[in-house]
Amino acid sequence: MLSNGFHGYKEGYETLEKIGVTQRNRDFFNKIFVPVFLMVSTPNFVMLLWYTATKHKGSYGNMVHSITQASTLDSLKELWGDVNICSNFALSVVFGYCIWALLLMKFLPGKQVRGPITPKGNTPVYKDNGFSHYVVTMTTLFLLTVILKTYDLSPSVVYDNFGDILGTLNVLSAIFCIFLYIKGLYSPSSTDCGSSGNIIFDYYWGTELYPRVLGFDIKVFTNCRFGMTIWAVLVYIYALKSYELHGFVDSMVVSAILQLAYISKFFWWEAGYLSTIDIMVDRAGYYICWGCLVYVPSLYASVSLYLVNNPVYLGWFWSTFILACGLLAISVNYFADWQKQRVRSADGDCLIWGKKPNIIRAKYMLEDGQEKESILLASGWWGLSRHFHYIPEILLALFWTLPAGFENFMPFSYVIFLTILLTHRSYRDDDKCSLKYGPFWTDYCERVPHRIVPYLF
Ligand SMILES: NC(=O)C1=CN([C@@H]2O[C@H](COP(=O)(O)OP(=O)(O)OC[C@H]3O[C@@H](n4cnc5c(N)ncnc54)[C@H](OP(=O)(O)O)[C@@H]3O)[C@@H](O)[C@H]2O)C=CC1
Ligand SMILES: CC(C)CCC[C@@H](C)[C@H]1CC[C@H]2C3=CC=C4C[C@@H](O)CC[C@]4(C)[C@H]3CC[C@]12C
Repeated sequence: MLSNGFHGYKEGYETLEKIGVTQRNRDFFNKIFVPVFLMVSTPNFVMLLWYTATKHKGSYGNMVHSITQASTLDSLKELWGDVNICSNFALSVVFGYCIWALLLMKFLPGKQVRGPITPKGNTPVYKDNGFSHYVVTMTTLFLLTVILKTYDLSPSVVYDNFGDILGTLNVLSAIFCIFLYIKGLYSPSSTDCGSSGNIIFDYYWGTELYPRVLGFDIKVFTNCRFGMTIWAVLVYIYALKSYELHGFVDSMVVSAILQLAYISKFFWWEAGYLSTIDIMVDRAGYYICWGCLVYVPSLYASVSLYLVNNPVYLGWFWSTFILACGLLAISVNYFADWQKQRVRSADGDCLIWGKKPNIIRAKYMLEDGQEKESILLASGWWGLSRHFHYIPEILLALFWTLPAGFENFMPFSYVIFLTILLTHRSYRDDDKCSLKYGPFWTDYCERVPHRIVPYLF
């Protein structure tokens, strides 16, 4: 039919051909080039971060100078060669923590929460015990520090062996993603699964939306109970190491307080996280699972890692000022997430910033044709721009980075990554919502025309 329509018109035929070529190029770029690039670069990048912070005092310049003296192979050897992958200590730490987190996940009480309905019409159910998991873990870590001290030992041994632990995590997580890939193809936990027909993309993106193993939800484990908790544990351990090396260093304390406050807020709101694109859209593959198992512990905690060998003294004024700005940013981010949840749980019958909310009752359809309705909030923080909450998220990351000062670029790696990630995410989320809500999303975009920065972008 198409070719009939276009055969007589050379121009039209060429256009179709061009569209086909463009599509193939785009598919190659998105489904092969980007995944391969990320899967080759990110494991090396996390090792480089650790190597730069611990062996080159956090200077990318020194690190680059050192590794460019040798051939690429020798540089890779220098990067990976010093670490003892799967050492007994690293294996005990990694598996020991996994067993701990799984036991807490199973036995800590929590009420059942229902996740958002999936495109295939499934409604995953979770146990909401993330906050208690976090409190129990951090309290136990603190008690362990006190007990170990009586034997002249310290949890900061994790910092001393972090190269081995990171190398081990890198390898084990990549193997775990192979397991997830195969499981999704041959033994999926729900109908939200399938293959794209491209093995590279399937490994990178995943083959299942909500995999469960022995009753454990994999994404809740990797994203929340592993990635986010290990981030907090590392911030604590790096602060402890800094204290052992230099005594009280205010920049380390300010940065650690802000990161721990943010992570505590995350666990307080964990049930809300289950309605974000990480859980609703992203499958359990390299991107999310390897990302949360390796990338988060490495990059997200990197400011504290940097500060261990680069103590900065801020003084009371800057410490208080940065702390206050950071806490304000956390509150704005939290209340933006809260407003969205509140208006939905109250079915629009609530006050937002003291007024009746401006809402859109948006209809959408599941894959089986069932019609559903949801609420889009167009006032409060969600009336300023469509992703206003990303601004305090980025500012907060900047506030916990500023204590590291401007001597080196390395501590700014996370905030730069986050700005790119969130800008890209705002496009992904708009595409997802536009596809889901069609004209209702267009209506929202007309009411709230700016994507992230009001009046600018
Ligand atoms: N540090 C980090 O690496 C990152 C942190 N974050 C943080 O995580 C939190 C969650 O962010 P994110 O995952 O991006 O998700 P959002 O909180 O932006 O949620 C996106 C979803 O919310 C719904 N939604 C969108 N607009 C509206 C609206 N106006 N009213 C009601 N519902 C709406 C849509 O889902 P539906 O289908 O339900 O309508 C949309 O897919 C934020 O605090 C963010 O800052 C996010 C990414 C990375
Ligand atoms: C190529 C990959 C290595 C990139 C991996 C990226 C992922 C690790 C991150 C992508 C989205 C991130 C997150 C989203 C939302 C979150 C809620 C927030 O309150 C806390 C952080 C986080 C869980 C965050 C964690 C890392 C990502 C999953």
